[in-house]
Amino acid sequence: MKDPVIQLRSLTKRYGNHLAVDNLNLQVHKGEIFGLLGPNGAGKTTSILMMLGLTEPTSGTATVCGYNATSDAIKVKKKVGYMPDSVGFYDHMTALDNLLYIGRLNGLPERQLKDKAVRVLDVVGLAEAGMKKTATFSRGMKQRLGLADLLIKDPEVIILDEPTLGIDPTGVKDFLALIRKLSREQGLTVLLSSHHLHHVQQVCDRVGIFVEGRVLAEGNQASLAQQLFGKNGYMTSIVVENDLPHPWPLEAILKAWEAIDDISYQGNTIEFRCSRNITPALVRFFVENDCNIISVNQKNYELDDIYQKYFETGTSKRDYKKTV
Ligand SMILES: Nc1ncnc2c1ncn2[C@@H]1O[C@H](COP(=O)(O)OP(=O)(O)OP(=O)(O)O)[C@@H](O)[C@H]1O
Repeated sequence: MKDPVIQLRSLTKRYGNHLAVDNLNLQVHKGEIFGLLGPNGAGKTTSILMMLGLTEPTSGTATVCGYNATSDAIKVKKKVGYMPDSVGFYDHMTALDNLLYIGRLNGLPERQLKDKAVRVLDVVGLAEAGMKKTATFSRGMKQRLGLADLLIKDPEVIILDEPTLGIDPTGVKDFLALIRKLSREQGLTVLLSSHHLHHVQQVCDRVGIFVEGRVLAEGNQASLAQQLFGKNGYMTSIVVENDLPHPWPLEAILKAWEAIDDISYQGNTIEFRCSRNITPALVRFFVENDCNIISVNQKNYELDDIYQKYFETGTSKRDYKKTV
């Protein structure tokens, strides 16, 4: 596989006694959309600033497009488009003029500039609004214009800090669809941070769960569930025709199955926590033992469950270490 576009090795940032980013290791490959998902204060912005050479790591390295972000910050800046969590424009100017201004600041040749700006406005869905003053723009439109500011520089990588903050739900959906389209059609590598798991879930190929300066787990949804829920990663719930007696004679047989970690039952419902997906074998067992099944439900852990477990309940990395 080719070298990663973003490579973080033991990246660490300390503010006084506070460890904002703790030994972060991460690779993002060309064309990938990677989401840093974590609550406020997890260290997302600090990590991004280190990738851009805007703050120096205490230790470790961030390499972007083959350049060290600290010692070669200017080269990195040429390759990367960065959108901070709040984007500002000259409100009295039109969207097109704002974009032309950014293009000039970045040294784009004047003769190509106008055509390019018009094209980029079209790409981000602002063709109609190009001649409107940005004072009239919604937050969603401003984010699109922010994206246009990045695209006019033809970046290889775009880094977006909380890009969906404050946008209405339809705006979020459209914005994320645009990111995905850009990534797929232009091979853009995207790193975005968010504390909105639903937003991240919609668009990212891979996600890193970031808590208290550390990535607890990374991967696609299925592999995250496996990493975070470990051996209790699969749950099957079976409802049978008749209530089960207590004790239930078949329980002892099932308990001996090596893939079953836990069995609980009440009334006519039995729940199995398993180390792998054994739903078909369970169904066969019930049929062979003359238990009429009414329904079978296999629960797959989703980012929702992950979020609830690690963010909403305030579980920290220390508790995480105990559970795996
Ligand atoms: N310049 C600074 N000086 C001291 N502490 C800082 C500084 N910048 C960030 N921090 C602290 O480092 C930690 C990580 O902050 P960071 O902004 O990176 O988190 P975040 O995940 O981006 O959260 P948010 O979404 O709230 O910005 C926080 O505890 C924050 O208070």
